[in-house]
Amino acid sequence: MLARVNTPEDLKALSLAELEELAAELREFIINTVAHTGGHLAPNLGVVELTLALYRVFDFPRDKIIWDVGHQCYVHKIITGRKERFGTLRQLGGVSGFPSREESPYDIFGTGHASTSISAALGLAKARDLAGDHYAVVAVIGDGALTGGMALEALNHAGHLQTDLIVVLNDNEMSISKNVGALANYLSRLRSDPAYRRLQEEFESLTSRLPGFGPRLRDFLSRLKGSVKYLVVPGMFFEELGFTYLGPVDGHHLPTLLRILERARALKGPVLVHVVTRKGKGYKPAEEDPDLYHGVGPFNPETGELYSSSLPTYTEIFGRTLVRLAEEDPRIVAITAAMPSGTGLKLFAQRFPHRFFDVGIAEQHAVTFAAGLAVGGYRPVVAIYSTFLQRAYDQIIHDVCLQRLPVVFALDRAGIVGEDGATHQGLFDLAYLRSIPHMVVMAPADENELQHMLKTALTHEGPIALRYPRGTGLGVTLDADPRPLPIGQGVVLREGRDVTLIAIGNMVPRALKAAEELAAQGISAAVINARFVKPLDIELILRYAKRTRWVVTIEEGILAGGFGSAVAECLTSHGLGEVKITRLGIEDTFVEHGHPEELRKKYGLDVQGIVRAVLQSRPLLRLTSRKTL
Ligand SMILES: Cc1ncc(C[n+]2csc(CCOP(=O)(O)OP(=O)(O)O)c2C)c(N)n1
Ligand SMILES: CC(=O)[C@@H](O)[C@H](O)COP(=O)(O)O
Ligand SMILES: [Mg+2]
Repeated sequence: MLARVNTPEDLKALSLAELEELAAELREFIINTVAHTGGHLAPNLGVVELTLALYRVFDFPRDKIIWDVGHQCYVHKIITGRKERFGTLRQLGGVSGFPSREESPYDIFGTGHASTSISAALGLAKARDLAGDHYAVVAVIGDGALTGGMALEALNHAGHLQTDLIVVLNDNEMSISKNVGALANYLSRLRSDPAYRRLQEEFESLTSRLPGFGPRLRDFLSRLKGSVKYLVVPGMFFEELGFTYLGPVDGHHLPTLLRILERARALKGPVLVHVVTRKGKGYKPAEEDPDLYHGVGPFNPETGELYSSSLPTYTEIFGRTLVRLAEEDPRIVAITAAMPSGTGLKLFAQRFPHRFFDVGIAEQHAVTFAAGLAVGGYRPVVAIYSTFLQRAYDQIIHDVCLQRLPVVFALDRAGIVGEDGATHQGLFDLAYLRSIPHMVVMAPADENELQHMLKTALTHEGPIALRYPRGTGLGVTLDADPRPLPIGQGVVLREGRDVTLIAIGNMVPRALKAAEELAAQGISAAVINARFVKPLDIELILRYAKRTRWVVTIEEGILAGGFGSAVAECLTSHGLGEVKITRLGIEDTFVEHGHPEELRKKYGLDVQGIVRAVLQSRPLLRLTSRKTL
């Protein structure tokens, strides 16, 4: 069946039985592809029928669909002309794992960060109204993404505007881990409260026995104010916000889905369709452990066995060290915004359930919540991916740094993260954090330094951030005890006469290797592990700048305002503006998806790239003098 489907038009010609057959084939296709490429397996398996039903009822791309987070858009991509290229998913130059406007007119709005879909859909709906046009706008949002502040702000505004908008709530009781919060509890009651379900079923059955009149009665009652409505209308929360609530319905039963979506399409004003799905549907390992199979690397499709490295990840070292330090200090508390597994806090949650907080996909709240905990005498550690902390910029400035509160920011997935692509690269943190007064910013060169930096952070009386990369460390030996490092001090790893390579974080080992290769080419390079982006080790930098008269800074981050900029500022403000500086990092661009090492190569941040850049930027005078020597 899949062979017959290349565009949404092909789908419209299929019978219900054929659609069901197609759903099964799509699952197999996705499992086999993701087993090679890695990707978001469980979320996509959960929305196969929902996507087919949406495409059957609506006329995309004339109608518009926005996928929240966008990690569940694989079926959407496969049936909108990207089936043949789907094997390149998440690879450099291949199909993106998220909706992308550059890729297809069906991807009307790019996503990757959660909870944006309703705002964007509402904007689009309003643009339609202003232009006097008449297409449908649909936002598909998960129960996890619904915990994000933006989603709630948008519901509030949509209820006020009362324009035609369809929000499909894909409720699978899961964020990446189990979904949390009062709203999740409310959805759970809607789904499963037997008394409530019975009442709803009786009401549905009663009204459906009134031919022609039933649907009208249902709609009439749903518009009633007051207590009668509370008795018969489900989803009061959404109704009170100004939405017509439809559901909950089984998101794997195509006839029901088609019926409810047709009904939603016919209604005026904002409509919320509550669809209940199972994450990982149709693939046993993913159904049994949707958290593990939310996003995976390559795996064996027969068994579900994930191929993983034997080296511990930075995340694991962070998680283990935090537990260890928290054993000694009862003031330490940990906060995640819906990512206990990804940030390595699962261990902490098991060991200290009362000192652990999963706040939902609510990074802004997480930061200000941490500020409150700090004021109350605790030592909060907010563990958030670099890219997602961008959300909480004002909270970092206004609630934490301005008040000089001792909040520790553990920024995982800093630098190039790889296959998730532009929305997820952690390339801005050094630039956005270092400009904030009172903030200390550091990055470990390896996993051993990570444990010392965490200890440093928890000993510091003020805001402090450590950023570390995705994936495994170098496999270095860990010191027995984490110890505080002197704040603002770098370390010299190698002496040299011609040039000083000043590297930060995961670029340090690469700088060392580059120095070895440069030595073979007759260039004597000193190497400094800066450790701190803020405060900089000014004395050390000036000493080496005066000595070699040429410094090369190396960072896995955006150049504008980043670590190299900090060093350049340092040189000019200390009268060394004439010292040559070469800054290596990411130029003014968004880095696409691909394997991290391929991307490093492309952007000149692998060892060869560093060597090349040093050779190319070698000062002319030096070149001449070497030649004459
Ligand atoms: C701002 C932000 N924070 C965190 C994430 C990481 N993240 C991606 S998907 C996800 C869970 C989404 O749950 P839900 O919306 O219910 O979708 P499901 O995976 O269950 O289909 C999280 C936390 C993100 N993408 N954006
Ligand atoms: C969609 C999303 O934002 C997350 O699922 C993210 O892809 C997780 O990334 P990691 O695999 O690095 O935990
Ligand atoms: Mg969910």
